Amino acid sequence: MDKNVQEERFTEMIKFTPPLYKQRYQFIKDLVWKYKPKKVADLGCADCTLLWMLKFCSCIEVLAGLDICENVMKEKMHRLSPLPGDYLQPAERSLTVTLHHGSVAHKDPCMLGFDLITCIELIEHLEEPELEKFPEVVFGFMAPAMVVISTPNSEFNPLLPGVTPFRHPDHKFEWNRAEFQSWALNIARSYDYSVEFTGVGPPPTGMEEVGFCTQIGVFIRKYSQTKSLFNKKLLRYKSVIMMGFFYVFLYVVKVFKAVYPSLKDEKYLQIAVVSEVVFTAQVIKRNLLDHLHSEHEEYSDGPVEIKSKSQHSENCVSEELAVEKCMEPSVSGNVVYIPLTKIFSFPKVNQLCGTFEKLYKLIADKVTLSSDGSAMVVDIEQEYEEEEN
Ligand SMILES: C[S@@+](CC[C@H](N)C(=O)[O-])C[C@H]1O[C@@H](n2cnc3c(N)ncnc32)[C@H](O)[C@@H]1O
Ligand SMILES: [Mg+2]
Repeated sequence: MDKNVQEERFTEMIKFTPPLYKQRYQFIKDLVWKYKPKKVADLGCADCTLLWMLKFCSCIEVLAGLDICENVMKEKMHRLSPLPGDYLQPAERSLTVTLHHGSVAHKDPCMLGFDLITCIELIEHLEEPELEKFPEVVFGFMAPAMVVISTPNSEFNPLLPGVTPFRHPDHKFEWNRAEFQSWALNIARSYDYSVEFTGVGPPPTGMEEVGFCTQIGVFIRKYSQTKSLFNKKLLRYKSVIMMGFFYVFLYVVKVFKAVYPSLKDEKYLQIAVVSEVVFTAQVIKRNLLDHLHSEHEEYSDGPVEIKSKSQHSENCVSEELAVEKCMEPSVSGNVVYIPLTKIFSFPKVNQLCGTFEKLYKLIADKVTLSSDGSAMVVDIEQEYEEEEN
């Protein structure tokens, strides 16, 4: 039975709103909003619900999940793939999501370099030898800036009907607050972390002495992990692998990887910029033609014939691409010249490209430019065809 469903049944009498598992996930989301970690790993990620919630946190660029049970991870992992909307409007940030099949009892380089590691309702499922290795793997080897561990608080159990002896048949133990805190403080001391205790699922009024239903330890690394320390660790590990201990690789296997489209990727940035530039050029052209039409109607009754007031003169074109160039669009024959400086002055284009040089680089091969490259050339004909239809 789904562990969260079973827990909901136990806690029916107490009635947590929102349900306890959602409160645990919300706790993590709140921490993420507060500390803005870029790289987050969830150990014992099960059906990836927490990872799925975290992918919407815009500060996160790397998300990873690890679980000993491959099937439970694969059940709903498709939720972690990009959606069509992600391609239509790529996000500013980059995001890579990976899932790994393996145990928290084994060190693997894929788990290095994280800012936050979450272990939600995991430790009580570990066999004794795994629990013994857990601190060295998570705090010694992975050594993220922050670790969050949640586990049932056994002092709350008398308030839950049908808990015999544990809340779930797969639990190897359930600790009271003193037991959890002494285990956690010991780890914090050994690996140079600080730890604070809190929880979710408050006790009912009058029963406050039992504490939260789920107890939580939030560990913060006291020392700063320099790049060189990180590289040293990675190098040491790689050399172990190269020495022929290939079994290391067998412990953790990547089962899923999704790379989200992002404006940080030149390919997606170019698509976004070209589309914004073409749109902007159409707006500028439309405004110019409307203006010329209205001027013409004001001063003449004759047939409509567009004549540029400010013909695209050679004065507007200098040898180099300079921002000071003529900013006004002009008509010449059947085309409109729209200075790139004008296009660049539009906030959305400006924000996407950052610099004028970048704008030029991204659109040069994708749109028609004047011979000196200072203006975009847009057909008028097309405009009339559109009007006639
Ligand atoms: C109670 S579930 C918690 C799932 C999820 N963290 C949540 O809060 O909804 C515990 C998960 O830990 C996984 N697990 C148990 N032993 C593990 C180990 N040694 N390494 C990694 N995951 C393990 C189980 O497969 C299971 O998916
Ligand atoms: Mg559990």
